[in-house]
Amino acid sequence: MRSAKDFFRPLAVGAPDPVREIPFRPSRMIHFFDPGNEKMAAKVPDIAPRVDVLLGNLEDAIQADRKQAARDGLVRIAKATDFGQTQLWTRVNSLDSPWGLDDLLTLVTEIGDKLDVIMVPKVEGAEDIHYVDRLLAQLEAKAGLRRPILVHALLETARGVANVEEIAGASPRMQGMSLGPADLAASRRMKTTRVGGGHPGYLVRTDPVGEDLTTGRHTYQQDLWHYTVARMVDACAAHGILPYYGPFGDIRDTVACEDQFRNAFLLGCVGAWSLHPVQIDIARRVFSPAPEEVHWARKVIAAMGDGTGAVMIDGKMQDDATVKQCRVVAELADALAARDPELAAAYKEGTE
Ligand SMILES: CC(C)(COP(=O)(O)OP(=O)(O)OC[C@H]1O[C@@H](n2cnc3c(N)ncnc32)[C@H](O)[C@@H]1OP(=O)(O)O)[C@@H](O)C(=O)NCCC(=O)NCCSC(=O)C[C@H](O)C(=O)O
Ligand SMILES: [Mg+2]
Repeated sequence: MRSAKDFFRPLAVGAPDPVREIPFRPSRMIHFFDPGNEKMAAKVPDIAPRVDVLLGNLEDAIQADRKQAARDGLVRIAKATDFGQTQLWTRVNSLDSPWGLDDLLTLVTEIGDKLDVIMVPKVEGAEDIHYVDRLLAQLEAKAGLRRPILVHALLETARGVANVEEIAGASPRMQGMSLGPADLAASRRMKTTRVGGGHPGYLVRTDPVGEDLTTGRHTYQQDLWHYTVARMVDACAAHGILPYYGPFGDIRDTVACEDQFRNAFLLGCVGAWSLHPVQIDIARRVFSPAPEEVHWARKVIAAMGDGTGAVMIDGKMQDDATVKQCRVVAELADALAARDPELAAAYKEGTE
């Protein structure tokens, strides 16, 4: 473990200084695409302005014999595209794979100036982040980069969950974390066969009435991911980095996707992945606070003055703790309004 004094020193001569605070940039949807797939690549100019983050995926979902094409495609697309305010991320292959090292070597030296964040899959502990941290510093120095590339860890192994706090604080590069429910389910030997979402068998049942165990008993499906998302959110908040729900694999089921995303939003996540264009607007809707909530938050903030004491608004008690929650909503709304003119108008309405 580096000493606190060394934590913000560059890890290679000539590498840029690490950031001291992770900048909050809207990242409601991290849109995955396969850069080696010509049809998807052709959609990049249309999709880029509609998403907060565009992610060129090189890992799972890319066939082994298409890895090189995906990597080359990402280099080509990044060089040819002006992404405007949209962030460009990539998910590299895992550190134990035959491709992970070449992904990092190629991408940082070829398009490091365009890459905001590198997502590292299957992170098991701080040692994985330390490895990437040093390597990135060396490559940034070699490429003459002026700002550090940030790192996003995928929480998708049982050991990764056990070490989630140390991963979150492993490097000043740590930008955030996403839940990878499919790999995590396999790693935990869960008996599901899905990518995120619930399961009809994971439920609680109301008590029996009298001796009859079979009739009149309601069941309620439970959230398989609540525990992990909550742990991840706490670890991220404690270390000043951003938590995200990951993928929802049932593309057709836009309703359950929205529910899963909303649970994550309410628990503290700032975004989720979109795997298909149909999920982009779901994430935008869910991870942008509703205008009524923003108006309410501003009303509470205004009524609370210096933020201390207690007041009643519409029959509800407000105090120091509610005003802090309201500031979270209002600050998120301000950040999103700066990026999204439609939201800016919706958040303004009713306040004049
Ligand atoms: C899931 C898909 C394979 C579905 O693709 P397809 O069958 O082509 O769907 P459609 O026919 O409905 O597509 C309509 C058109 O839209 C284009 N398309 C589809 N997806 C995308 C996209 N993500 N970005 C841009 N464009 C897209 C299609 O090409 C069609 O175009 P056209 O024919 O010209 O009209 C596909 O959506 C897909 O591959 N999505 C990404 C999957 C992915 O990245 N998976 C990995 C992330 S999840 C994961 O890794 C698990 C995680 O790590 C964990 O452990 O939990
Ligand atoms: Mg995975």
